[in-house]
Amino acid sequence: MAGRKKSPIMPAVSSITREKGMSVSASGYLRIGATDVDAWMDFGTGVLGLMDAGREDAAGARFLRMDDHPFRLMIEPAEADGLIATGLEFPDEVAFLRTCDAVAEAGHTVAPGSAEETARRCVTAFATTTDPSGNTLELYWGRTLDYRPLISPQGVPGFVTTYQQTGDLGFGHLVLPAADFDATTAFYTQIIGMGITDILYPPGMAGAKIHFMHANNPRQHSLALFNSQHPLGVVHIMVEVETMDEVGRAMDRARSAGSHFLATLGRHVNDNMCSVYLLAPGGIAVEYGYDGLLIDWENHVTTVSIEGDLWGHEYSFPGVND
Ligand SMILES: Cc1ccc(O)c(O)c1CC[C@@H]1C(=O)CC[C@]2(C)C(=O)CC[C@@H]12
Ligand SMILES: [Fe+2]
Repeated sequence: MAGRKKSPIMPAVSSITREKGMSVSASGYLRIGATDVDAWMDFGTGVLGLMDAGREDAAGARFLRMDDHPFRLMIEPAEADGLIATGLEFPDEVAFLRTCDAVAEAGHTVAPGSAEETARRCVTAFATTTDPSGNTLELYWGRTLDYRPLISPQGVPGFVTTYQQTGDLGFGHLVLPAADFDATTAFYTQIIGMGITDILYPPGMAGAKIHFMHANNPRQHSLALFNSQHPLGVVHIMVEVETMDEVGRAMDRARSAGSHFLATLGRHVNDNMCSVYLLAPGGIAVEYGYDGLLIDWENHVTTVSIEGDLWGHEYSFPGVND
């Protein structure tokens, strides 16, 4: 690359690109603010079937497990409902430190986490930053795992968070609002080390655009950007189960609990996910899916779609068309 003329479309960020072993491994955890933590926990355990880690910290936060990570969702008491932060996992200390340097070099504030906050997340180190659209990120490495067996209160046999026994696929995926779309895309691709898997122009939504991005794991997308703002700080989050029956059972539990179905059952064109969308207490949309595509990035070619679904996923927004 030395001496090459600066490309007008590639931002000049030198330190890190998608160098192997240096990029983000997965979307590891989410911090969710809740005006009613108990209601969120009831939804998380009773409808989604996640395991209550049985820990409540000094700030009143509760923790939901999906696998051997100490938590995948941290539910914290808050004045307003919405996403507080996304935890992005790095493979090791070198990748973590180099990424922190690159983020700082690009002019973003990087605040190292205190010892207390680090312990709270069960990580070795983390640093907080924001992307160009204002989404809060926590970059971390070195998680302390929880070896107690995962026992879903709803008998969900497991959540899809690993591949080949050991590889981390992260908690699932999330779609972040990105009003400053181009700068935010550059931030994740050039600094954090994600790759664009595919691009969607959703039908019937003039000007709308979504970038689906992958981390260094085979999940089709770990994080996507939607070129719009969102009052909850997140467009939706997704958790994945191992069989279609587990999606069906969650739908039954959602109906019994009176949860709002934001979209009917459907299958996406890009990640092949067969899923339904529910609204959690406080309004965050949760996609509950099965059959997500895993990809070998070696030979991947970015595609562009003007359809989001093979079938289904009929949306009904509460108070709008419902
Ligand atoms: C299109 C698509 C593919 C794979 C996914 O995992 C997935 O969630 C989606 C839908 C993304 C997107 C959304 O999250 C909010 C509402 C959106 C913008 C629509 O109204 C169409 C596409 C939807
Ligand atoms: Fe999704």
